[in-house]
Amino acid sequence: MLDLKMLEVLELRGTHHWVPSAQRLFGGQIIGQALVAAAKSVSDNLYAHSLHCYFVRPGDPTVPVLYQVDRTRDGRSFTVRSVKAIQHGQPILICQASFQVLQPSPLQHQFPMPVVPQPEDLLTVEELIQRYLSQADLTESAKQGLNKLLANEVPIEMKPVSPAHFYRFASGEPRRLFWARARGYIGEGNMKLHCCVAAYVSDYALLGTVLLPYSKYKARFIASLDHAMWFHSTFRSDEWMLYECVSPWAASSRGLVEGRLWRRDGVLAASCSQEGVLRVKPVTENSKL
Ligand SMILES: CC(C)(COP(=O)(O)OP(=O)(O)OC[C@H]1O[C@@H](n2cnc3c(N)ncnc32)[C@H](O)[C@@H]1OP(=O)(O)O)[C@@H](O)C(=O)NCCC(=O)NCCSC(=O)CCCC(=O)O
Repeated sequence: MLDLKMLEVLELRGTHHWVPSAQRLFGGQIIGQALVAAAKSVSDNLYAHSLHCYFVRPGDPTVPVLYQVDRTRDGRSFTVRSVKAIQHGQPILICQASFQVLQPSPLQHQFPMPVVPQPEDLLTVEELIQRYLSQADLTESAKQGLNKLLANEVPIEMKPVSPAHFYRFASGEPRRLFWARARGYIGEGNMKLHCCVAAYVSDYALLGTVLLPYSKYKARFIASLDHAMWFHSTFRSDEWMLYECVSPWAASSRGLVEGRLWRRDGVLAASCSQEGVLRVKPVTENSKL
């Protein structure tokens, strides 16, 4: 999914594998591929430490995306790349990514990881949906919604910490916790690839956190406007990581979300922030799916 075809040294092409039901490209795919394009233009001793992106147009799933990389600066410690993701001759995403050589320091701190059940003690999204589907009192539209979710072959495996909250069965605080990992085996590989996969994963289920206090409303239009991410530590994106998503603010048809990806040994691996546009309508049926 993140394997881009190199057309020129600074021009790469990405294709799509999983497309959300909204029929616009998944933001995480575009960010992940933009980071791959940037990373291919820096030397192996440099590690991605941050990226800042704006989603300026919806991605069209019927054509590939062209990534154009600009070598903004090659410094002694830090190297910056600007990437434009282009479709139909126009940018759909603009992204700056910064890389650093390893520079250890005695300044080291982080928040503690939230205390939650281990992934082995929780059910996957697919197992949960199967369980809900076996309930006798399910409405036809709820069944359809669940089957649609089941058919949604997202390349991320997830285990929600509080499933009822995750699926918005009732209003709750705008905070979501779930274990996530890329499907399949990636291996030790290089850290650049794990950062690109984490960038992909980080956009999934993040913006929906804004909706958690509002079970009486459902999304009519939801799209991420920007996404920033910081990589703090080495990690394996194909091993379980705890994703903590919190929304500190929403108003003016926009919502802000902050995400933290924790290694299961408690090390903070990455943080991200995203603002999105959310236009809602009241839920009219019994089903909230
Ligand atoms: C953000 C926008 C839409 C902004 O463009 P814009 O021309 O300013 O668009 P817009 O005016 O906001 O229209 C969008 C839509 O909102 C409607 N609208 C606009 N104003 C109102 C209103 N007052 N009341 C009710 N509806 C309103 C418009 O009619 C548009 O609806 P439509 O698309 O026509 O059905 C654009 O820049 C864009 O599409 N950027 C790309 C965003 C993107 O694709 N992000 C990545 C994918 S989203 C993602 O990956 C997160 C997943 C979320 C999740 O499911 O968890």
